[in-house]
Amino acid sequence: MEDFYILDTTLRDGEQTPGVDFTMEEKLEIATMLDKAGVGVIEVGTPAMGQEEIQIIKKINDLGLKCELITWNRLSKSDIDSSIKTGIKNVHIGVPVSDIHIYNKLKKSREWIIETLKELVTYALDKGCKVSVGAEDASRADLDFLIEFYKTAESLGVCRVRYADTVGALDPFTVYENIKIIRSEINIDIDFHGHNDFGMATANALAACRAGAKYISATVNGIGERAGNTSLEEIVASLKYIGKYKTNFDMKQIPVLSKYVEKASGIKLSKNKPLVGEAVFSHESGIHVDGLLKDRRTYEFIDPTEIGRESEFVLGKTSGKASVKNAMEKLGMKLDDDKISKMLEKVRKGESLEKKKEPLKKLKYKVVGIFSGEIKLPFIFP
Ligand SMILES: CC(=O)SCCNC(=O)CCNC(=O)[C@H](O)C(C)(C)COP(=O)(O)OP(=O)(O)OC[C@H]1O[C@@H](n2cnc3c(N)ncnc32)[C@H](O)[C@@H]1OP(=O)(O)O
Ligand SMILES: O=C(O)CCC(=O)C(=O)O
Repeated sequence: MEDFYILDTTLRDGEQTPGVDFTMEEKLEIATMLDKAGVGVIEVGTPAMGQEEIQIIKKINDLGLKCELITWNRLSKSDIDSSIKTGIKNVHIGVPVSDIHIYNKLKKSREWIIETLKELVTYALDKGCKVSVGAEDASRADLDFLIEFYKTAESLGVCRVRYADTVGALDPFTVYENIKIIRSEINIDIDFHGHNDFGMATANALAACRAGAKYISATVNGIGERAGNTSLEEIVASLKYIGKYKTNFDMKQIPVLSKYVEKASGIKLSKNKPLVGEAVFSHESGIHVDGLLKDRRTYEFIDPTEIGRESEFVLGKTSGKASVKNAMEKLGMKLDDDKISKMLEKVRKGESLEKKKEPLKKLKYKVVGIFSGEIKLPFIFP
């Protein structure tokens, strides 16, 4: 039993990112990689979109993955019928619950929501489906109504409910308070589905877990509507390393998953994207490199190899002598203090090490790249 499960929605909410359009091969590959990494559930898509989507979902189902697969549906019989055509009898029904959505988007009432929920959940259960229910825009819904909604869903026999912060309107304190209240009112599993509009999707998901949510919706690299969803790699790593939660998720799969989705989605990662950005385990400043050489934990909270990454040193404007000395030693050169200081001056001016590129390669050091006079060396601890 794990402390939490990832409900990955890269193929559903991730694909709702404007401009993202995964091919069938990419979807099959992403689903396979997610399963290998150890997610609990994959939300595979929205069958109501039509035949092509249904065919792709069928193929994902045919992969025979270990994890649970669910389809996304509106509060609509025809959506559920489309889902059943995929062969996956595990339907998620998304239901708007805030007054803005109920009255202005659906042009319905709270009473209609409760009655239609009863009708639709019963319809899906009667067709032999396992059912989970989502509360869309839960973060802006009236809390008493939301609880009535969840209690109704529970009494109907759904396996899990989702709390969706659809427009990323919450902070971690409110998420904690709300999920705690809901947790005390119902007994089925809660899935927290966060959006990153204010940069708090990961923190919000962490707070939801602390308050008792067992499932966390996430997407690889955090792709999704607007500023995206909770990013899978950030939440799984922060729950494991900061929260000390138990998980069987294979952290070493993170870089390969991230790179694959970066390419398939066409959404470029920034260099400093937590955990997966190119530069997040690079160190240049003198004090940091000196500290790292003495004890890696001074400036690295986790050992990057745990998540399939490597640290590296960069020589540049903010380097210090310890860093230059270490670099030269890696090149097999023992220099005295005076020479190291002179070399540091050159490094700071960005002129010295260009000529070392070839010897470094010969020494089989990974020359990661040379730009504006800097040279990156492999990070080898003494
Ligand atoms: C927060 C979220 O991520 S919600 C999920 C969003 N996902 C998607 O939109 C998936 C891709 N969507 C689609 O392919 C299409 O929108 C479809 C197939 C679902 C529907 O297409 P269309 O029939 O052309 O409807 P359209 O997209 O114009 O409008 C959506 C309709 O669904 C209704 N609707 C929206 N959410 C729900 C819901 N959860 N339950 C029931 N009805 C809903 C809207 O009120 C609107 O109905 P109306 O036409 O009677 O006003
Ligand atoms: O499943 C649901 O109800 C919520 C769907 C969603 O993606 C969201 O609200 O952001």
